[in-house]
Amino acid sequence: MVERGHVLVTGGAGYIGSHAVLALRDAGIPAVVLDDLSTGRRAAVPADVPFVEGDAGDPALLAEVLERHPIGTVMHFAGSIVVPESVEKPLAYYANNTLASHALVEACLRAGVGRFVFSSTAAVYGIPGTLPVDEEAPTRPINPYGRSKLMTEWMLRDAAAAHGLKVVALRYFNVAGADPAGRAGQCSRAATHLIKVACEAAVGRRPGLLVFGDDYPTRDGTCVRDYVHVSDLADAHVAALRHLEGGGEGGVFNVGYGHGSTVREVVAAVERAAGAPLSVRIDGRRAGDPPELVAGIARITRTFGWRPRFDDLDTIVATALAWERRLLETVG
Ligand SMILES: NC(=O)c1ccc[n+]([C@@H]2O[C@H](COP(=O)([O-])OP(=O)(O)OC[C@H]3O[C@@H](n4cnc5c(N)ncnc54)[C@H](O)[C@@H]3O)[C@@H](O)[C@H]2O)c1
Ligand SMILES: O=c1ccn([C@@H]2O[C@H](COP(=O)(O)OP(=O)(O)O[C@H]3O[C@H](CO)[C@H](O)[C@H](O)[C@H]3O)[C@@H](O)[C@H]2O)c(=O)[nH]1
Repeated sequence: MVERGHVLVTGGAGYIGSHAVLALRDAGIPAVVLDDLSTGRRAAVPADVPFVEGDAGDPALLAEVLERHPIGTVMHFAGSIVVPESVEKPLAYYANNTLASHALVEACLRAGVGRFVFSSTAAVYGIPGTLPVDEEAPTRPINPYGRSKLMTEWMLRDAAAAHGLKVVALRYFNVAGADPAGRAGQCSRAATHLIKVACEAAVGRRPGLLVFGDDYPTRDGTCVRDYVHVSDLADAHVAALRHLEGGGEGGVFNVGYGHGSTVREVVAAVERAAGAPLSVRIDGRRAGDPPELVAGIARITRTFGWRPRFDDLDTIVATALAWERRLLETVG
């Protein structure tokens, strides 16, 4: 029997997927990337990692890839991720996040792929009633993006129960930062994520920054988020893989640090890292923003023994800013 030790990384040319590919590579685990380059970049995938350009929801292509490579695990990052866009084009989000995942799960079952690690999101919780929010909290997503991801979680849970697929769904909180060695980072063209936007402002790529609301019931009036370094998140995927390979049970796991920072604290950290003030304007609240979102992380630390290496806002921001400067030099 062929040893199925390879990992198929869908969306491996994107921001988080490319960091996961590096984490796998650093751990000596062979990976294959499948990405349609809709938002990803070919250059984000190391030259020695096999790359297939195509749709992660294409049954014929999936059958071919799973036949050609001894894949034992799929890490499924491919998807559409912009919340306001999901409100405008819900069907596109259900197609790319839910239907494509259905095709991928079917292909896995057909090919005998035993393990599946899914990129889920804190957006499945909607506006949580208690903080920190743990995995048992009610899931009440408030936008099509969150619902498209939650539907996939449910589909995977049912496939696990019926067909024995071993599934870990990781619910990421606010992902930020870049590979500390400068090998990867976030390249999104029209970025909306706070730390990315603030770093773009710090290098002069945009004139300044809007703060969406300063009248929330938080310590300084701005929203609190649990920012998690992308390399710690990538490590969580390797930890999930090891857990499943070792015969561990699947399930749903939050990935964050268990504490949060306000928008003002993020701005101050970027100003510290840049050594110059940012041009900041207070704007109105952005629709759908929960005042505070902080992960309960007892389950992931206990079950996987996952220990973050970069749990520090200044470190997250410093790596994000270094990447932004690098982008400015190389891409212009
Ligand atoms: N960035 C965040 O803060 C965040 C938070 C929670 C969850 N997530 C989830 O993490 C995953 C990765 O997000 P990201 O921030 O790296 O986004 P990204 O846009 O950088 O990466 C997504 C990648 O998937 C590819 N892709 C999209 N649809 C595809 C398809 N049908 N077939 C093949 N490739 C396809 C894109 O080209 C891109 O390379 C997503 O599933 C997202 O929902 C992200
Ligand atoms: O220019 C900006 C951008 C953001 N913010 C504020 O900064 C905080 C963080 O906003 P992000 O857009 O960076 O992230 P979100 O918390 O909105 O959402 C992200 O994290 C969620 C889970 O926590 C989901 O996973 C979602 O997909 C992902 O985009 C929010 O209070 C937002 O209002 C600003 O003030 N100005």
